[in-house]
Amino acid sequence: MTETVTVRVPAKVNVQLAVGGARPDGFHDLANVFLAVGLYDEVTVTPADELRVTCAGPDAAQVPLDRTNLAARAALELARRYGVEPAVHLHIAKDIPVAGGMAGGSADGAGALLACDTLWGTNAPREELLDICAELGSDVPFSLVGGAALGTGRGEKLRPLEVGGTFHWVFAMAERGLSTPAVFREFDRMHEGADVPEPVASQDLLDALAKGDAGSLARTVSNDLQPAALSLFPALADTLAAGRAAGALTALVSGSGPTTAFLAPDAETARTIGRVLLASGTCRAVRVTESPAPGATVIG
Ligand SMILES: C[C@](O)(CO)[C@H](O)COP(=O)(O)OP(=O)(O)OC[C@H]1O[C@@H](n2ccc(N)nc2=O)[C@H](O)[C@@H]1O
Ligand SMILES: Nc1ncnc2c1ncn2[C@@H]1O[C@H](COP(=O)(O)OP(=O)(O)OP(=O)(O)O)[C@@H](O)[C@H]1O
Repeated sequence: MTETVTVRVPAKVNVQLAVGGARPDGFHDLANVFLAVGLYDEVTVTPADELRVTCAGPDAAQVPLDRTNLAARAALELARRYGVEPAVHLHIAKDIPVAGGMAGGSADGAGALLACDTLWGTNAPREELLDICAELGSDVPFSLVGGAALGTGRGEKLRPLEVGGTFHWVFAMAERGLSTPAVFREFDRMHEGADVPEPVASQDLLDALAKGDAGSLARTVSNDLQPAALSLFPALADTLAAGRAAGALTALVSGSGPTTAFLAPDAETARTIGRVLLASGTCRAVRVTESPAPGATVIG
């Protein structure tokens, strides 16, 4: 029997995040163009006496270790559906910033699900894994599939997208996190009384992705949550300006923030932007990486 399974799962950036008005259930319909990036968490699952979660990494102190952890919730839901005792130790090696708008918790949910499915030999069909992911959170299905995808509904209904090349990114981590529900609430406050149009994916942006053309992608990225994130965290404007001045083709808030994302024309410029951003004192840390990245993958 397999004794330990480790799954690697990527972070994401939203190259388009079009947000509709609030739905009766409190969620918002989206046209959400996800791109997986080469920043990863690893989830390791090992048989144990009872369900236990541990976490290591720079942001580990902010991660809940009880049954609210998305990794624990994923294991519990798979165990419930297949009548398995959820007696496992889930260890998260965390490299994705917490509450950073890069789907870190979602990555751990998708990773734990695939790891438990492999360890227990439940062999759940892909559709069922995606269904459990959607139950855990709007971003979780994308963490499982990776690559690039258009998310509609609340972001959980995915259509895979073609990506014709490698994009070079710099991510700047902020001094503190932002709560995703708080950013959506701020979006609602800022649009109170206004007619919010139906969210629609930009064909120009999908074409830029398909061509792998960074210049065209830079001209077409958009994030409807950015004004709300900036309203709650005004200092992010300084980080965006510092990255633009350092040579980024475009700068934007990643999802609900506060991580900021900078698209570079090549790997060398990306490293330069990273150094300049760090020296600017407008962020806590920087990471230079590429996209697309594969989805949740068993690595051991
Ligand atoms: C901002 C994004 O990261 C962009 O990919 C996602 O839309 C957020 O996805 P997530 O963190 O998985 O969010 P969920 O756990 O599903 O929802 C958390 C909260 O965010 C808000 N939320 C989320 C997704 C959505 N389409 N509309 C919303 O209004 C709701 O207040 C919800 O209670
Ligand atoms: N495995 C996990 N890792 C991190 N946070 C978790 C995890 N499970 C639950 N959480 C809770 O979720 C909150 C949001 O964390 P997360 O890192 O997923 O935010 P995020 O990356 O901004 O999410 P998204 O980009 O999907 O909106 C945390 O503050 C924490 O309380």
